[in-house]
Amino acid sequence: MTKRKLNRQQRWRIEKIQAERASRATRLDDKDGEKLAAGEYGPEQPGRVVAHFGRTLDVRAEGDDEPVRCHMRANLEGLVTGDRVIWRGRQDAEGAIVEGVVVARGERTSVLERPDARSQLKPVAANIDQILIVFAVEPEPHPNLIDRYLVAAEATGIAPALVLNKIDLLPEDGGALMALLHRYEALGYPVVATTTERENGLDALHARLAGNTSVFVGQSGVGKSSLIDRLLPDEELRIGALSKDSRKGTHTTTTARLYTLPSAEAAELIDSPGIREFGLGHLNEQQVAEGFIEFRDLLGHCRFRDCRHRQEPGCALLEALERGDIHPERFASYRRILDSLE
Ligand SMILES: Nc1nc2c(ncn2[C@@H]2O[C@H](COP(=O)(O)OP(=O)(O)OP(=O)(O)O)[C@@H](O)[C@H]2O)c(=O)[nH]1
Ligand SMILES: [Zn+2]
Repeated sequence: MTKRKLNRQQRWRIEKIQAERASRATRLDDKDGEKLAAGEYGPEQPGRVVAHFGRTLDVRAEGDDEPVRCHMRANLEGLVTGDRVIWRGRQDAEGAIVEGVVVARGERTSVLERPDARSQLKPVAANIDQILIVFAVEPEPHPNLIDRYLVAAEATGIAPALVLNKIDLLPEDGGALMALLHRYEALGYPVVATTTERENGLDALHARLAGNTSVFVGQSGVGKSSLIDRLLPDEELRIGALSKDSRKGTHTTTTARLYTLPSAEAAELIDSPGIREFGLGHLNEQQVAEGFIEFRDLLGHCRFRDCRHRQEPGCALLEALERGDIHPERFASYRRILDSLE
């Protein structure tokens, strides 16, 4: 008896809370609607999300430096750093844009996802053109680490490129790591060699960043922070990437942020601790195989349709390996990645 009563009370309370929430959301949206109709907001204009904090966003107008704190209309969801949006700014008495409202999201060319606390994939950044996989002379890369990053990058559909950092520590002839870099170049990947220890050590990197929105990923200690420090030398550039209101926020160190580089032409960088740790996630066998670009033309050409490329006769991959068209180390990497999934 008591139990049923409690349940009814609980149910009623939940319904009441939900009704209140819904009405608050529509009220907010109505208020927006009123303001929009009353012309308090300026005209619609394109912009890009440079940081996101739940339903609050920092949006930068095209060609403008100072981002504006915006909220989204209730019908919008899941906007992330890097998203292209349509927004409207509201001016204060002096004519400065003090806040804004995002009214629409543009098409995404790509989206980077990460598992959240409940292992659900959630978008963390959008419209990234390239994933720069950083490795270094020191710490020496684990043999198949680069391949793991490449497979993970390929699965996102975002183009990967390799950055070999700390080349000041290489032997005169470039050594094994330079040879490794050239092997990836021969596969078709863009590669760059860098050092933060020399004056022109980042020239090739600047060229690679130009015209693109990039992210850096890679193992701890390879020099990602050092590279970004050099690319964004001015403290102002980093702080200025947030709106005045957001700078006071508590989530400012964890959210993904979009930076515009001062030196390279139209070069942008999205960075966050979560993105730097970007890993293999949950890929299946198919995705791993497709993550090896030299396998792609061969997949589907094995004698057996369900070939697992282990010791099956007529396996197109094993034959290519035999011919020397697939490098044995890459094939070994492929196997090791598969084993690590199981
Ligand atoms: N010799 C040499 N050392 C470098 C170079 N770039 C970075 N370092 C050093 O490498 C160490 C690690 O650099 P970080 O920039 O902290 O590396 P990270 O990848 O950001 O590491 P996490 O923050 O742990 O992910 C630091 O002591 C840097 O000074 C380089 O080009 N040459
Ligand atoms: Zn096969």
